[in-house]
Amino acid sequence: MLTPVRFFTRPSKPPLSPFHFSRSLSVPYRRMAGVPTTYDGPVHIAVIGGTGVQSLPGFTLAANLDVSTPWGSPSSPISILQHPSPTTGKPIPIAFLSRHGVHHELAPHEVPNRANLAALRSLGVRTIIAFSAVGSLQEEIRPRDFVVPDQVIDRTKGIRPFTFFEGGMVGHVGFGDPFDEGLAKIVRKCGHSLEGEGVRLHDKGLVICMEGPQFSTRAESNLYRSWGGSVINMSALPEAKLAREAEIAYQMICMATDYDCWHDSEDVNVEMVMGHMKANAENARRFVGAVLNELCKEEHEDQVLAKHLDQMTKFSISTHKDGRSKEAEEKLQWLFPGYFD
Ligand SMILES: CSC[C@H]1O[C@H](OP(=O)(O)O)[C@H](O)[C@@H]1O
Ligand SMILES: Nc1ncnc2[nH]cnc12
Repeated sequence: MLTPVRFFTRPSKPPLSPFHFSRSLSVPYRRMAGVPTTYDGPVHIAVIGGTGVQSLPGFTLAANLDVSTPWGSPSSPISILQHPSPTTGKPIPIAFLSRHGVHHELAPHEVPNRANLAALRSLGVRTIIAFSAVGSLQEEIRPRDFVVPDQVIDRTKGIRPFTFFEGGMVGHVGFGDPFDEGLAKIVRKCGHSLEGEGVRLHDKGLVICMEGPQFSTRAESNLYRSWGGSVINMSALPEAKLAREAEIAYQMICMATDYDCWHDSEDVNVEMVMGHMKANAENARRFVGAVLNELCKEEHEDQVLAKHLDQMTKFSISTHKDGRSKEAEEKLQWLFPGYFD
């Protein structure tokens, strides 16, 4: 078991130095009457909501946390939701984070991915299910279909902070399989159990992660098709890379909302994306409910705790003790308490 995380109230003044952080802060970010702003962790499972998924309705809200990290504040307060275990009935805490902010105010290149991943890990999270609205690059992936991708091609432009390892601490983690295969198996099984009730699921897929915020040109869209791309979004990276560095098992669930601009049908636009997301919200909610039900089972405890990734990052560091920057080490100590003692 992981050590429970304790939360403290944010000091009345902001910290003086950028390295003056308390491990976890929870404060009245947006006070909601009666909703606690602290939670005695740990929380092992998180859901990241993307476009059109700014909250997860139908769950009991246990707390709304404002977590501060060495990489800044996350996209949104982190909601702790209670999910009743289907076997014991005991409530299991789930962390929910809205990638683009509570009102979708953050563009893909503005999402504070490092703060998001660091904040979730500081709560004890070792498993993330991330939602994404995607364009389809293949005829057979129709709008409103779900895809559980297994590969990604990075078409971001290097303008997003993409690693926890910099400034005097070099680390190289493996990323051959960018998503977590163990988690993917569970997600696929749950998706298939809903098929026939309006859900169509594609078991594998290559996500092209582009920079945006503008959509692709037709030439680019056709190029990605020629590479074998299944779907396209602007959010898979660096989210998945940072999750791997943070030793968190990460799987994205994509929902197709359009045929980008390569198809005979109308070119993608925001109204189209939002329309499909809204129309299929109930299926997305049922899908996540089924995945959470499954993850809460005792048989998946090691998977949920990402035991297979435990300590991996510790051994990915190539910088000798004598050559490490104090500041960089301090930040990483926050993320991985005890790793560098
Ligand atoms: C509003 S369309 C483009 C937008 O939709 C996707 O968001 P997310 O992955 O967070 O669901 C895509 O990645 C873009 O950010
Ligand atoms: N066509 C598209 N391109 C990039 N991101 C998207 N998200 C939804 N549709 C998209």
